[in-house]
Amino acid sequence: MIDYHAFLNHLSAHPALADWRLELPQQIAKGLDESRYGDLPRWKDALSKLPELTPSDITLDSSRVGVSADISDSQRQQLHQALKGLHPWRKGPYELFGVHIDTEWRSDWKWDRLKEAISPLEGRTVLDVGCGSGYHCWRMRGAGADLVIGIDPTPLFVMQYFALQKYLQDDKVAVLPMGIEHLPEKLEAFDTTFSMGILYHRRSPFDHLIALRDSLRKGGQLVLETLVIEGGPGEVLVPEGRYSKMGNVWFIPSTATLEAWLKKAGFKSPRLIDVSQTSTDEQRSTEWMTFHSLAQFLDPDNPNLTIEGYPAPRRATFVAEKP
Ligand SMILES: Nc1ncnc2c1ncn2[C@@H]1O[C@H](C[S@+](CC[C@H]([NH3+])C(=O)[O-])CC(=O)[O-])[C@@H](O)[C@H]1O
Repeated sequence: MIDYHAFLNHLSAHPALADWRLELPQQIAKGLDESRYGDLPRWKDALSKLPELTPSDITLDSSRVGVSADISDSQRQQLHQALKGLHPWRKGPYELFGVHIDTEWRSDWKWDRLKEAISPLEGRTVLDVGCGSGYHCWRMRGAGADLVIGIDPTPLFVMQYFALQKYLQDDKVAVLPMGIEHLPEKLEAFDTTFSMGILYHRRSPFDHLIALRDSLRKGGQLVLETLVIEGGPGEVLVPEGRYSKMGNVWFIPSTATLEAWLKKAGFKSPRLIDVSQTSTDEQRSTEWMTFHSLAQFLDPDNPNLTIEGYPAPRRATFVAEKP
């Protein structure tokens, strides 16, 4: 397990985050409570089997998020096996001492689509809501962010972050085991807040947008990525049952609807920076995520439809500022 001590000290230096520091240790303990998550002992066991290795090179850019050093084949084998104990690996890819973690998602492609269009991250304090194992958090740090806080309530992804952090060793990147509903209200602390792949999972999209706005300082930037449909103002899909096999999908707006929602939630000048249909090259089963993936969630006769007959996943990214 990772000791958040050094990270917590960075919070003390940040006026808008200093108070949060006091309640965080308790929130972290609750988010990783073995009585709530029965698989935690197994994942902790996997973490404990990670070999002690010292990286000679750490990289956080488009070439890779990862580390290298001269290690023996048996050390590499031990590393490979311990990391496999944290299956399924969804967001990445990562490269640790020659072990290539080929995750379900090419999260680097999502980053490529937005990196030039957002306000430069140099020196910024950043929040990544629903960050998974933290792939984008490390890219944000690699792009110069001063402090990156990711939050995600799924303990396996936090365990994956622990495994990565053991070698990437950057106490200015923290993934915290909690959902956005546990973030202190009105922190008004972040220069940039990312919400990517979250809005459609929220039952109340306006509460989500307002919580994101309240996390930002005045003038701070929101980067919002979510599923959209083709269509005009006011159009929104609320799937009756599952959408692309996912059970917890609520609102899928058109980009025009989403722009109006952003304005109504108090953001100024929302700009659409990208729309892409997700391909089965970007989201697929791999050796590191052996369950079904997008190819099995689409209509076998028409890749433009989900298996339930809805328009296939298409994602839009907006940036907008808090006035
Ligand atoms: N209440 C919540 N609060 C915060 N996070 C949550 C909550 N509930 C679930 N999550 C987390 O939100 C993430 C959604 S994935 C996006 C990952 C990354 N952002 C990406 O853009 O690749 C969806 C996708 O695949 O696009 C998961 O890691 C959940 O555990």
